[in-house]
Amino acid sequence: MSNKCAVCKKSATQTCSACGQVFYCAREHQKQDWKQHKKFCVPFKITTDEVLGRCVVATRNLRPGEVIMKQAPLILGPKVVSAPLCLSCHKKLNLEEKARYECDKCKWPLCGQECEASPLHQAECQVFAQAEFVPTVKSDNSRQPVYSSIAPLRALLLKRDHPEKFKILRQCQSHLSEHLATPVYQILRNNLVSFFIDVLKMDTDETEILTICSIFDTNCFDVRNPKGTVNVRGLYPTISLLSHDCKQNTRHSFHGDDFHLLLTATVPIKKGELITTTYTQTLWGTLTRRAHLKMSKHFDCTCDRCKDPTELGSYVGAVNCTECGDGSKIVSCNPLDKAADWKCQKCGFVIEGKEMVWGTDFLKDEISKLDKRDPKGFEEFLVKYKETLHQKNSFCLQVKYALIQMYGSLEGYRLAELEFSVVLLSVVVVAVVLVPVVPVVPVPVVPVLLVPVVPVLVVPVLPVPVVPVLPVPVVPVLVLPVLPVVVPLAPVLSVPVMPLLPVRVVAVSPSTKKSKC
Ligand SMILES: C[S@@+](CC[C@H](N)C(=O)[O-])C[C@H]1O[C@@H](n2cnc3c(N)ncnc32)[C@H](O)[C@@H]1O
Repeated sequence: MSNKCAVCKKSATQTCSACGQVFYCAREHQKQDWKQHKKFCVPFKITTDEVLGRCVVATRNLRPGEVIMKQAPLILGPKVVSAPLCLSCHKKLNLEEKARYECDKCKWPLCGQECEASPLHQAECQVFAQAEFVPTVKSDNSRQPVYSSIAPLRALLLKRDHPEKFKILRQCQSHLSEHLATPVYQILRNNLVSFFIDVLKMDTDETEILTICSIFDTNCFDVRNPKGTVNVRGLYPTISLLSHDCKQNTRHSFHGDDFHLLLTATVPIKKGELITTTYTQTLWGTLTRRAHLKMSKHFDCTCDRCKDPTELGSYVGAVNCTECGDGSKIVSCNPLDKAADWKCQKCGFVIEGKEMVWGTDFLKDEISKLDKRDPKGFEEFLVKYKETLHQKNSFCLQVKYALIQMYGSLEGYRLAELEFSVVLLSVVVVAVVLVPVVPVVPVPVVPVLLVPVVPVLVVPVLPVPVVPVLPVPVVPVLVLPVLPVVVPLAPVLSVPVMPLLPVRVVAVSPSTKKSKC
């Protein structure tokens, strides 16, 4: 940063208030420079950190709710395995219900003629057509590996048609060596490499193809639309440089037909502070989050939340001590070591680390096996574990989110179908108990939201919501029960709708050892 006026180069003390990066000696010179400067005027800068690699830092104080950046994807495309989708608009195709429309030239299923004619589809259509490759897309709407070639093909077409954009993609971190050690990459190596070189006759090689796949896996965002009709991945060059924090200070959302991403501050971010996102699920406990980050992004998270046995007072990963039986919590003695013992904060009752890991896997498995079309199993889970899993425990939260999605929308559980007494009894608030240790996001408070749901859903707020904003099917406001705190609607709705898929949890296996940590 220079302290010379950007226009006359004389000594300057005033800075551009929007980015804090450029100096001016007087307002006149700032005005004069604006046309040029506005192209680069952003409230952040990219820097490099020994541990994080490239990362993004605020260049001035940012207010909660302030849009930090807006960016269109460099590449958008299907996930490695994907349910049938239109290669042009990316909307899901229901091949079971609607007659299949295929592109006349490349034979990939699309929405219809309009999508077939869209410029987005032309380049890859030509490659497939020239190679006379006919895709086999099953009509059963299952997730299929046939889509795994599309996103890497788009990257290779970028190399051919927009080399400057491809250069940006190649600068992204890949973690290729770690990925190559996984079985998935052996499958990709066996299938994609010969497909691109021998079938599609692309000008590329094995390392380039696998590096591209690896860059996608390390940097892509899960891109969804609020209606739930799009579920793809996107590489956003600058936004992909955000580092991870389990108590991130931003949220993001996707907009428009081009799925541009809006990054918004959720808490005050001071000049010089890292701007962060989360690569995992905020409502998972530390054991699950750290394992997920290690497996998918190849680093050991050491953020403030991960280091704190109470997870900043939220106790999301903690379990009740059944020895004391009065709601005291068992927390990890060293959350950065999954082998470390867990200990009751009151009576010292200890559970070995390996048992907590086992318990976590057990509960994850139990939840993953529940029938997502029937709330009963989920309700029974809450009853079954009510002694061990406290209200704010990650697994309870996941199960309650699942129930929120079912009540009011499933056949037999629509609001009108529930008995009035049941509705009254189960009407509950999706509440956010603002955990005192974390700063509170002053989100505009919308009337408290009531949902016909199970017992109170108490969501500990680590001030930010996460990833894709999915619509929580919620019933309009009914009543306003007295709760400890206000419910900021926005964060609640943007909490990941715990997909009932990868959700697994902590179990508690009875170990009766008492010892010191
Ligand atoms: C999406 S990239 C972020 C940009 C990347 N740092 C770069 O230089 O291109 C994700 C990678 O950044 C690194 N990273 C991000 N957040 C981190 C954190 N909190 N601790 C350690 N490494 C982190 C990890 O290597 C991770 O796989």
